[in-house]
Amino acid sequence: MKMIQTELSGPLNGTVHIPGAKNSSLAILAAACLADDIVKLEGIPTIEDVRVIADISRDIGMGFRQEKGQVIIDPRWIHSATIDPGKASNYRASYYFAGALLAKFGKVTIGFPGGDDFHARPIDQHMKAFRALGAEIQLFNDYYIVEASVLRGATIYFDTITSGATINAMLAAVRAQGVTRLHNAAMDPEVVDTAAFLNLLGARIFGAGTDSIRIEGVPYLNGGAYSIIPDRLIAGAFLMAAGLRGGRITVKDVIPEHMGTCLAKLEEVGLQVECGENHITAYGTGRLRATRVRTGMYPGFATDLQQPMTALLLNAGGKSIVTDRIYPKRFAHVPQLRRLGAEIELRKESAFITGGRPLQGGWVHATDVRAGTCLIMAGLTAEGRTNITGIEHIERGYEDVIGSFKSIGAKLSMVEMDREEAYPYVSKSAHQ
Ligand SMILES: CC(=O)N[C@H]1[C@@H](OP(=O)(O)OP(=O)(O)OC[C@H]2O[C@@H](n3ccc(=O)[nH]c3=O)[C@H](O)[C@@H]2O)O[C@H](CO)[C@@H](O)[C@@H]1O
Ligand SMILES: C=C(OP(=O)(O)O)C(=O)O
Repeated sequence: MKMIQTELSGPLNGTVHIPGAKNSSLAILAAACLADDIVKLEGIPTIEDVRVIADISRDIGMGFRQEKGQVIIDPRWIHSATIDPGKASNYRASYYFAGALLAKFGKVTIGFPGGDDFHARPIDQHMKAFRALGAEIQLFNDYYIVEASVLRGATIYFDTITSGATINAMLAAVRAQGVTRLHNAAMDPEVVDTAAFLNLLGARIFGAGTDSIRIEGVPYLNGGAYSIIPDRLIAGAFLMAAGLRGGRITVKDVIPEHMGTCLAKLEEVGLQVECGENHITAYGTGRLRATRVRTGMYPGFATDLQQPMTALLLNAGGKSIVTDRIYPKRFAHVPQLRRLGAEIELRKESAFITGGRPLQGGWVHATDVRAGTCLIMAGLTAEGRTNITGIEHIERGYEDVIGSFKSIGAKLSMVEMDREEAYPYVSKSAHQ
């Protein structure tokens, strides 16, 4: 059984290259189905979710090849619009195959999405968009069928701001007859990235990045070459790591404009931040101020950054509050942090942190990708050794988590442990 072992580390210093964004890559790889010719993608990270997509691609007859840092997709020979339920539920963004294959073939059979478990992650807004475009949906135990003899443009008002449903509606509408208008749309960089990719292929999407998107349907899409935007969430977590012990970290190959709210919060807690064209440096003295964080959809403070931010705030003397209204139950990392001696209380959708308490190494379990980042960061500030299980969640989002943290001086390694030897600790940590 694999786990990550961390040890108390000094200030973290150095430069980290940031790979392409997971959440853009997963959308754009599915969007590539829509093309009628070969697509070449640069910047796709080598992560577990992408391996699942490669597997799904093989099943449906979509060429998927990695060559010289590019992923080359050949959608010309797709022969099936049925996605195995087990594979669909291996990751969250499998729902994008529903929108893309529906648009291309008029029918898709697909399992329900998996991904990080925050208790409730509904897909009703995806369904609402498909229905508005003329599709019928049948729900079964572990899969659903979306079908339309013809997709027609429609005006859709989302009931809540959702990046997933905004992207999925774009995918379904891009080849529909007539014009689709999406209101209350998500404005995330990953939405803009997906629209830019589709437009490069010949789609006509206007307004991505605002809350109203207009899509004029086109009959076919060309192939093309595209480069994925950098992962603002990985970049944010590494910048936070600079504050753990008063270090200095540069993230390179990033788009600073995507990170405004995160950078403002880092300055608020006492880090210095300097931005260049495509890099950002954060450094600190080791003294941090407590603060209040509320997550929001872009350009708000990302829910995916609240867990690493919590690890940072454990080092800020005084009381901090982290509130997540996007996913009010996204706090599975909190009981784990308590196992290391952190003083945190959970009330409704908020974590109340009393910072500055010394942490002690122990056994903890990562329940999702960002909880994993948070536990690594906490482990690096804990006396002694911390063993982190649940590595499969971390590997869904990080291509080389050990190498990246090591390159900034963190003491950590991936170790194999006998399941029997680890079991008493693992079962305890996973259920507290
Ligand atoms: C693969 C991917 O890109 N994952 C990201 C995506 O997830 P995901 O696409 O699942 O998240 P959404 O942006 O759709 O969710 C935003 C909010 O809308 C709600 N909602 C969403 C869809 C729906 O049909 N009905 C509904 O009520 C959700 O419960 C949540 O409260 O955005 C999340 C919020 O930024 C991030 O944490 C995830 O990393
Ligand atoms: C929640 C996340 O991923 P997913 O939506 O793929 O589960 C994440 O990346 O933090």
